Amino acid sequence: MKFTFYKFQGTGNDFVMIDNRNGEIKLTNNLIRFLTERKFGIGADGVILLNAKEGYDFSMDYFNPDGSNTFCGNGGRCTVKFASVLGIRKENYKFSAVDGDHEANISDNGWVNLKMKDVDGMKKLFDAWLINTGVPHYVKLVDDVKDLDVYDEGKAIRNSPDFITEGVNVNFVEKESDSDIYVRTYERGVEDETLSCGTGITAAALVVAHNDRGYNRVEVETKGGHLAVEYDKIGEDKFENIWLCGPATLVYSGTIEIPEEDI
Ligand SMILES: N[C@@H](CCC[C@H](N)C(=O)O)C(=O)O
Repeated sequence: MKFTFYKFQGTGNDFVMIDNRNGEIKLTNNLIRFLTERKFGIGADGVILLNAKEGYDFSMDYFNPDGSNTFCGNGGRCTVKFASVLGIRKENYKFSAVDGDHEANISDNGWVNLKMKDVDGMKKLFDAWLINTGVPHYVKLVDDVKDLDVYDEGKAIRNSPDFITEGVNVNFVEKESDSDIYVRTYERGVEDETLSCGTGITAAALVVAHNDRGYNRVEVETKGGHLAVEYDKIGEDKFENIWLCGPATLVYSGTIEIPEEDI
């Protein structure tokens, strides 16, 4: 099997992306493992197929390194940039993903702004919040996010009895001011900390907004760079018109040939 792939990153959350508008690529868990492994393969936090879909500019199919098929916020932003690199140029994009339909646009500075699904509530746990922004997130406010052992603490929460089966992405959030936060995320499916998680950043921003009210734009710092989340707050913990905004960049493209027995 021989195909061209593109490597993209959105604030350090990196993806192997494949133009599958002809529908010829069928991903197996072996192939996903090879594409995402950093030492034995190409290396990425996930794999994304850009597919053709009637009535949409494209559809997006995201896979974690363990083969699970979910939504991905930074992946969604990178897919919009990928579409523009492939010549699909729109002022307003409309695409479909596993969590529903999305709109997006590209700003003059190259940032990709992605409309996320509405959030219709969040659940308070003992010292954290549970919220779904396309995938499930656990959000905990902390004072020392830069010094935290995100791998060990995130892994322990993700594998605790409440989450072991479905999994959860674990976000640690420090408020730097009323409208600035720093977020670090342990991602299920990657089973490690990533440099940035778009749906996690969105979840964290809404939890901060939920607690403090007043702002409809939160600036977010991650290990991989800066993003912003905008939203309209409807009532106590419901949000509409949620936009995840940040850079998305093509790193390189290449062609690989994989022996059939390795797929
Ligand atoms: N990096 C992503 C989230 C990818 C999915 C996640 N690992 C899950 O399985 O829920 C993002 O940018 O949102």
